[in-house]
Amino acid sequence: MNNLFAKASEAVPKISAQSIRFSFKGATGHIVGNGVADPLPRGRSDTLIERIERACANTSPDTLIGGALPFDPAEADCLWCAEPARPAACDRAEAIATQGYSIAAEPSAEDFSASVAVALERMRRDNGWPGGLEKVVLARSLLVQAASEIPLDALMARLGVDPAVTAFRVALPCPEGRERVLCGATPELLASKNDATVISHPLAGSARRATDRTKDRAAGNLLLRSDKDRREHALVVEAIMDRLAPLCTQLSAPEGMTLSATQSMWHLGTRIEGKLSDPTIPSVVIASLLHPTPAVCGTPVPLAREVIRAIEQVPRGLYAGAVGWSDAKGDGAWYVAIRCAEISGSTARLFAGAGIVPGSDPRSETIETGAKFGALLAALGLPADAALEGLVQKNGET
Ligand SMILES: C=C(O[C@@H]1C=C(C(=O)O)C=C[C@H]1O)C(=O)O
Repeated sequence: MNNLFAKASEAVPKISAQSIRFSFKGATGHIVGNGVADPLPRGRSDTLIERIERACANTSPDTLIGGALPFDPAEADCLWCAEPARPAACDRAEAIATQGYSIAAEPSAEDFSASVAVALERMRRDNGWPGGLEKVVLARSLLVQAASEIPLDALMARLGVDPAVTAFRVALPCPEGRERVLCGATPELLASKNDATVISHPLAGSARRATDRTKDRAAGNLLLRSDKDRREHALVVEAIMDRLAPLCTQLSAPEGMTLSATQSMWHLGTRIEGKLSDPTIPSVVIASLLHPTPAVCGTPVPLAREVIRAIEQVPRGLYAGAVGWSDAKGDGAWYVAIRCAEISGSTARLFAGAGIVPGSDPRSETIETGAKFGALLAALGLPADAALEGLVQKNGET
């Protein structure tokens, strides 16, 4: 992946923050797309190839396509044609002053727990029926109101401190003239493409990390042995293998799942690698064919999407969609849009979800989502455990 990022950021001009259309900073490099143009005409995933071809017809060979695909492929995406730019040197993860903020849980932790119970009951009724609900990923949201404008450069720098994540920001259309971005720190690679090589690294199955080293290791080991989490994970790997197989001449995944860690969460992960039969297929198209995986939606996907629509109160929009970039050869990287927030001025809407399968416990899933907010809350300068209040003791014990 290193050469991918090097290719796209060679000898390019420096830019001002205002013109950043997208930025992705992770262990393998930093890609920035700069532009003043409008987004690609917005549309559903079934018009993606046509819109990209039309937009790229008169652009330079350096042009990047980048941005965000929504959770629901029937909704409009937000993609930009942009010129690659050298990242600004100012990358200090300086403190964010957050006095006088408010955080509203939408829904409340209790209501989220209750909706997990509803999903479990639905799975119990479906049990054994072909096509019945096997897994659904339910999300909750926090509405943060800060006292002053949220500084995006500082937030990006703070999110990027964790080497296990890709910090990202994507500019969103702002009809009322107010800057709007999707900003986060995703640990999950949906699909990268470099020539004929395609890689996906799904994560599913999670545990909150502990500050005490022994307890932390124990939490990781427990996750690795958890039957419920292994089932939750296997459904995701199976779906990605099924969707990549028709595109590939070779495709492989290791037998067992491995433990991945961000600074706040343990996850089960599997690295899938394949050789594409058509190496010209753009990475954004591969991403849209894989999305949504059961890591953010469920199994079977159409039924899980219906259940999500019926249960969740706050529309996901771009959360749990995909974010990334693609160059003129179609090479690029797309990530699952999680651990993120939609930010405008002094307001941020954060989202976090958890996979529910038979055997899930509503309270544990609520704690899991609470812990998943931690990285973004801390980067905003807020208490990382703000969404765990009343669910865990002050010392972090459940
Ligand atoms: C849905 C989210 O995360 C996804 C769900 C996971 C799980 O259920 O264990 C783990 C990683 C992600 O694929 C999220 O962070 O909001």
